[in-house]
Amino acid sequence: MKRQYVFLLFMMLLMGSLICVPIVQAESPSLDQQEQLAKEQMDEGGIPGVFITIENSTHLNRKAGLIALWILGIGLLISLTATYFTVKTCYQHIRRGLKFKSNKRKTIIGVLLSFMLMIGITYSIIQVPKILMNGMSWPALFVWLPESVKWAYYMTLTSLWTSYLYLISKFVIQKQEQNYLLIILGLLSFLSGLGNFLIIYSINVAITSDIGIQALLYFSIGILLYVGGQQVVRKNLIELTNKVIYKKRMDIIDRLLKTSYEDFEKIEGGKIQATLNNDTEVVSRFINIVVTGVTSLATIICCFLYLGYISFYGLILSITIILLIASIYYFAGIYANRVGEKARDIENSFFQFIDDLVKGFKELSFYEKRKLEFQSDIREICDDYRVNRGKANIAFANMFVIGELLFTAAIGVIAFLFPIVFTDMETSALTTFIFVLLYMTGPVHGILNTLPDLINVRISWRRINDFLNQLSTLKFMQTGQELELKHEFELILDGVEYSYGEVVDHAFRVGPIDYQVRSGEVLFITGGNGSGKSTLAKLLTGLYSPTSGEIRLNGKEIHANELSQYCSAIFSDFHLFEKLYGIQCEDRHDEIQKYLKVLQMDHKLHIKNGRFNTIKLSTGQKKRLALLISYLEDKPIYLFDEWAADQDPEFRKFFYQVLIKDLKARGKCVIAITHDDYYFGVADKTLKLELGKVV
Ligand SMILES: Nc1ncnc2c1ncn2[C@@H]1O[C@H](COP(=O)(O)OP(=O)(O)OP(=O)(O)O)[C@@H](O)[C@H]1O
Repeated sequence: MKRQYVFLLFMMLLMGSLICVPIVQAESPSLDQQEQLAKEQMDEGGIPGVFITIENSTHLNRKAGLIALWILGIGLLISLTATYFTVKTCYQHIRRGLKFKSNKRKTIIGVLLSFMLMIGITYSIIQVPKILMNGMSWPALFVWLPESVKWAYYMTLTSLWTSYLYLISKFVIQKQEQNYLLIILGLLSFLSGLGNFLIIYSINVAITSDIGIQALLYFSIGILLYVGGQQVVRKNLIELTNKVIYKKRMDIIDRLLKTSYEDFEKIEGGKIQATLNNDTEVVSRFINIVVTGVTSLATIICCFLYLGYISFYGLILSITIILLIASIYYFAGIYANRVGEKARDIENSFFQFIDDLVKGFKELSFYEKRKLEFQSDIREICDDYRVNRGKANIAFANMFVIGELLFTAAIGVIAFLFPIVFTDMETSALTTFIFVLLYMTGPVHGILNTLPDLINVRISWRRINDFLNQLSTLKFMQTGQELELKHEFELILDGVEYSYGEVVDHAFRVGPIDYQVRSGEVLFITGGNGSGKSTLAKLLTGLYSPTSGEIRLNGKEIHANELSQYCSAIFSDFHLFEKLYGIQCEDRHDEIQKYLKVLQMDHKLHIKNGRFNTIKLSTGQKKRLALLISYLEDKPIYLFDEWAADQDPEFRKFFYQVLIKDLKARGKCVIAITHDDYYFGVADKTLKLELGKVV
């Protein structure tokens, strides 16, 4: 477990321990009895304000001593840990020269406000016996409670202040780690929940006792903790959530960019969009769920402890109801998870349809029947998605109603049955019980409402990780490495074969091919449709790795990743980017202008800051632009897949007679897939394919 989490756990235990202090009172007599006892003890010459019987006192002392020991141990651990981290932070600050935050005003205000809040909290702790025990003070309590209680009290204050110092030392220093922020947010949410409870508690004290005005302090601290905590948490949550989305998206994109083309092709259509768009968004809700959950949970725990303080049986009943609701939700969750998984599968197909809609809009536009059939298919998939999502949501809606019913029933049981069953229960205790339970409905709903979201987050989280795992089992290319390219080379294909699948599946297979080509040579690849020309081109350019045989460059086996660095290629389904990625064009302005003119695109196109002013061009123009980009890349191997097929005769001529010859003269190896037998003379070699075999 990370150090910070351990620290957070300690802080939570501390808060828990603080709440435990009043429980010491659980065995104490009621206020009326206390008054009576006080009078008796006063008559017997006892200490004023201490209303306890001998029998009760021994029992209470033992209990208080035990709790005090726990607090002492935990407090000591918190204090030591917090001091260690504070010293470490300060040491790092001095040694590594970390800077203070640049926004000094905000930092100072933050420190001042938190300091005032700490003073308030400290004062509240000092006031605990005064409010809970009718005007008593800690020193008076220390007289008859074990010595360890006194130490526990001081240790609580010490651990509170050492933790505060640690948080402040982190707060004022500029660099904030995400983990640290998460801990702070978790802690603040918990404190916020505690504040929420203080509000209920103080209101209840104000209306059921005559020390209301003293409870105002707790009310104010409660509001400060609740509202202040929520404000800070919500604000930071937005930033953190966006960071989480950004990080997950970039993780996926980074891995995708490192994946080989061959593996990329195998990824199920629509999966990338679904994971990048939806799953990351859904996962980002997790932080919000956690914060809402922690705040509500803190309030509920405090309320339970308070209820236990008032009536043990009431507490058991409330816990039973909550456990019942939780188990109903658990089973609903299993069902919703199953349906949700199905809905998420449908989402992949939905994104595939969206892809088809965008890319195939032209084809859809001019055939109404096709459009209608496509529309019917997409409607079917959307409907399937709606039904499955709906099933999961309805399951939760039903559970929510049942949960609410059970909770209200619990309040009813307490209001109507408790006065009959527990006849000795005071009316004020009963009122408090119902009042606190009613106030608890908010936090209970808070938790119940986050559960459906939590299920969705779980599904998306699994999908993202499955996808990342799938990507990590694929071959990774080394990116970001500049290879030193050899400009004089001989490329040898030795028994090279490539298959799209298993022989039993009758998958298409190219090869085995034994061939060689060298720098300064022009190779034309010919063959009928589906003969395997593009597949061979992908092998020659390193987009595919041979399934058997090897490719050697200057006698040494070359890996597909490396080979692709040697190549610039224009395939028939090429894509144009609006930016000239990876090409320095500032000092090549004249050269670019010259080629734009030759390609008759100078009137239409210009490049500014490495970007084209437009890429809305005709198919032929796009191909010419791709040719220009390829030319500027200046790689040792050039591959053109039927580049000239849809060009005017003059550009066709330019391509074969000028460009290819120019590339050859510059020592480049040019491989062109072509059917232009008129220009076959330009080639040094011709390779003809039939059903994947060289003929
Ligand atoms: N990604 C792929 N997965 C499975 N099979 C594929 C894939 N790409 C191509 N094929 C199959 O490989 C065979 C050869 O395709 P290829 O594109 O290499 O032919 P080609 O000679 O370039 O054809 P054309 O002249 O029509 O472009 C075809 O039968 C095709 O179905």
